[in-house]
Amino acid sequence: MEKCQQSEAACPHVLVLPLPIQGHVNSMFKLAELLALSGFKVTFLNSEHNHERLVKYTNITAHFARYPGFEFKTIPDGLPDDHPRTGEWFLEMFDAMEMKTKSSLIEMLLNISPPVDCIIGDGFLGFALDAANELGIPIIYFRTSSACCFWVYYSIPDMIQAGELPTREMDRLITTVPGMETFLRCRDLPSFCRASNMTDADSKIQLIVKETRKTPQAHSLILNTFEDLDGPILSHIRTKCPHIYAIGPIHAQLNTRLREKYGESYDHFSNSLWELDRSCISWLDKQPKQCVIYVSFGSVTTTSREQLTELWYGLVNSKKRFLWVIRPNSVTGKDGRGGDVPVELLEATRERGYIVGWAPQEEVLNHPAVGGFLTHSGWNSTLESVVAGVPMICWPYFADQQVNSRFVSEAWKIGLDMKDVCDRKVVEMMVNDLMVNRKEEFVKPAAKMAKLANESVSVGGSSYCNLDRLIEDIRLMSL
Ligand SMILES: O=c1ccn([C@@H]2O[C@H](COP(=O)(O)OP(=O)(O)O[C@H]3OC[C@@H](O)[C@H](O)[C@H]3O)[C@@H](O)[C@H]2O)c(=O)[nH]1
Repeated sequence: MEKCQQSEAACPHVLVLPLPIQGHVNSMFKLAELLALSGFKVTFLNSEHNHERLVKYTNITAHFARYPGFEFKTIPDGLPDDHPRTGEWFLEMFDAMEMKTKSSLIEMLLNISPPVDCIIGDGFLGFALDAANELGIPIIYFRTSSACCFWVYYSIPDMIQAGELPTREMDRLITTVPGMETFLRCRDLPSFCRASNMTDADSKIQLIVKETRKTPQAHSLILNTFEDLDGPILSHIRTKCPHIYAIGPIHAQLNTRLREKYGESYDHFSNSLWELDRSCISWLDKQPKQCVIYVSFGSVTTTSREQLTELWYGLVNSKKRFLWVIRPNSVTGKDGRGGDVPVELLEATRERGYIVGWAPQEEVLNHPAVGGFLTHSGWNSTLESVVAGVPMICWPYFADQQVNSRFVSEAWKIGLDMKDVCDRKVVEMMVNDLMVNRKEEFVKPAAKMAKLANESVSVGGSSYCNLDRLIEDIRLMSL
């Protein structure tokens, strides 16, 4: 990666603006560090709420101090400090940010020194595009969730026009999303498209379609994927957004570039908004190879007590070892916890399970003891599992996750889709299918896709070259 040799002042200045939720902040931080590694001056706009947590739970200040010109600034996310920020809260935040954050962003851009040459904005934050256009600053969109879901969101007006929305028969095939006609069913559409949600879905769908259809107005689009995984979908997206940088899997790309710069011994920035519990790594160290199923549903998903109990019985009855992340405040019900857990579950968990509030997930997925991943199919988790070669059982919660889980099982064939089911018998069966009975069926394609993923971010790989192209194009914007 060619480093900016000019004086700091002459190096391009990029402002990075994520939607302030974990899944989006994760990949935005990795991109910001990649730009800093190439000598760019980077200003990272954190929400006040997130910055406070990152300072509390991570080495954010020390880690980014190594990059001259890397600066953090904070903006309000528009929500009251005591807002729970769990479940489908981020839609509320959209409106709040639209109202409150745009003005602070414009003010910041007018007064910042040196001036910003390029903005990298979350593809859901249309107000950043408006601000950039008002000030004549080029803006590149970064959609941090999946390319396949971006294309489904983009096709929603066509589905409505064709009378395919609202959805009724959940297993009917959708015909108006090019490239998915043979396998995308109504139930695989983002949760907002479900008839059961149609009352308040209109506003959600309108908001998502409005933001998505704005994308061609941006200079270009960054996607966290790679050609070997999403080639066909990327070709469809290029018909609407010709300038795409597919630079993913971004966490693996960053590892490559950090290794190039610092050799094997480089430290990671965990960017966790929750306190990490690393004791699960020492527990994994004591487990046999590929014998543990890792269970985690990301930073937004909530489960009811009934669902928690069904999942727990399924895991216990599978007789497999399990490492389970139960995030604080992620269980709905009067006490926010699972209530009284049956003794047999506690005993079995003591015997072959381990539960934490937040885990170093990338490390867990690359641990030799882990042989499977029961996931909510958030895009970062999906890509982390792809790079680690770990087959998945998908239990999507909302947004892009319904689409992602269909691609995992039908397009990439590296896992099972447990969509819309939460039954201990099904959990038990699927865990045993993934870890034993049908293991070979998934391990081989998962290993092959992991190899392709790692090749794409190695020297000469498609994502490696796309990142170099992105960096060169931003440099040209600063001239
Ligand atoms: O214990 C944990 C659990 C999760 N994580 C990390 O948190 C991140 C979670 O991001 P995901 O994208 O998987 O899921 P989230 O639900 O948090 O993200 C959100 O934004 C991205 C979208 O694709 C998701 O659908 C949306 O929900 C991952 O990078 C994962 O490694 C931990 O570090 N520790």
